[in-house]
Amino acid sequence: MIQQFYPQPAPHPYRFELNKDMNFSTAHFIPNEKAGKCSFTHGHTYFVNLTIAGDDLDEMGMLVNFSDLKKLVHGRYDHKLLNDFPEFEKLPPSTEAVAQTIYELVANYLDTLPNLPKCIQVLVRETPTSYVIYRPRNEGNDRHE
Ligand SMILES: Nc1nc2c(c(=O)[nH]1)N=C([C@H](O)[C@H](O)COP(=O)(O)OP(=O)(O)OP(=O)(O)O)CN2
Ligand SMILES: [Zn+2]
Repeated sequence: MIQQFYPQPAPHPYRFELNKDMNFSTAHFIPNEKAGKCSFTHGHTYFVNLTIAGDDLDEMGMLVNFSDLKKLVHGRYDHKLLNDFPEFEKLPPSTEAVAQTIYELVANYLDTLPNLPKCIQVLVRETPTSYVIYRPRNEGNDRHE
């Protein structure tokens, strides 16, 4: 276990709930003078917890493969500069924006799976004292296209 506590998602009707923890090491900056020291490029080891829920399992007996979730998020952002990604061109990579962006990445992937699991919560911890939880409003219908 790499975290001592896990904030609970809102109650949901699904039979299965899966959680995947991961870390990735990444640099970012907030391109705004008001961000103070955060406007300079600096790095974090981000901690991410994904909560996925659903009623149906795939042919391997899985809601979604833990390894595929790691490849999707860690594979994209580990040892990179977040500001270089198109998803952070208009929206600076604050912890809030990182959490929402990871939600959209994961939710779009889950939509391709025949058993249609849902991402119901994304927790992103940027520092030992700061974290954000993103929860979609209604089954992902508030996603940016
Ligand atoms: N709402 C947000 N506030 C801040 C963000 C953010 O993404 N969303 N980001 C930063 C900085 O990027 C910084 O990396 C993290 O800030 P902070 O928690 O203040 O870091 P400290 O280590 O200085 O905090 P301590 O309280 O001393 O532990 C700033 N704000
Ligand atoms: Zn930072």
